[in-house]
Amino acid sequence: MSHVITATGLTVSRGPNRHRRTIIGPLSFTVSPGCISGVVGPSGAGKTTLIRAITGLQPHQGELVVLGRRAGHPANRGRIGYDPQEVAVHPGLSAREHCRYYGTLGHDSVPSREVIDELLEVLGLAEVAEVRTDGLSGGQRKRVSLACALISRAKLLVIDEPTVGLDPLTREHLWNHFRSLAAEGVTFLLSSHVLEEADRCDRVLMLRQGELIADETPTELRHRTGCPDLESAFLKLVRECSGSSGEGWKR
Ligand SMILES: Nc1ncnc2c1ncn2[C@@H]1O[C@H](COP(=O)(O)OP(=O)(O)OP(=O)(O)O)[C@@H](O)[C@H]1O
Repeated sequence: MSHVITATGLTVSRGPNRHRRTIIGPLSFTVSPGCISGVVGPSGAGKTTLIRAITGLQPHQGELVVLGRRAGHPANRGRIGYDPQEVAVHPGLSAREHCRYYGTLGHDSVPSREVIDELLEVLGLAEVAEVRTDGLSGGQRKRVSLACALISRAKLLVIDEPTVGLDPLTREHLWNHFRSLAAEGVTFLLSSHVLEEADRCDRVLMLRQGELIADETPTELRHRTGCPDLESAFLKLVRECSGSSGEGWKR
């Protein structure tokens, strides 16, 4: 089966003309259907820039093909579910109303009550399903934002920092949900600076200062670096690449 994402010489430059600088790239990689890929790296490495390019929100140079079309193609709009780092919810709507709205975009039918209930349960939002989001906590609002992407029935889900602020039980439920969607062929691209999270992914794309310094499974990465866990593996790679202390990695 063809790749869901193919990047060839992908580069993003930002800033006003005189101060324009390369933020990421050139990057070349592919993502297969049903794969859960983790984009990891220190703060400022370019994770958000990369996933915004894939969703079509970030202009780029080089080739970037997503779901068979160039990134940003209008036909991809209903085919990518995106949950940005910033919480994106409507203050006057409840979690259930968000699910009904976002679950219907690009489709002929509203998701069934059972499907919405199951997702709200997974996200620990069942008790507050009918409460307007302006009456929810910050963490609850972030989960409503995540629900909007997960209910979309999109072929590709791009999620920036999916489990920030989640308690361990909700995180476990969420990962089980990711796994069952992936088994149905949904492809995930998750950005994270939490390395335990990366260890759950099928594959890790590690960025440092806009460059890809690892593109392999967590097991391969541990094996290649000879490190027992991903945190020490990543720190070792960062040090090797920069000859520095690896500072800048945030947890
Ligand atoms: N609008 C902008 N103009 C110029 N440079 C920018 C702009 N937005 C971000 N950058 C720079 O691009 C680089 C990558 O930023 P990005 O947000 O992609 O990193 P990140 O890995 O997602 O970081 P974090 O983990 O802190 O969210 C940073 O050096 C940042 O300063």
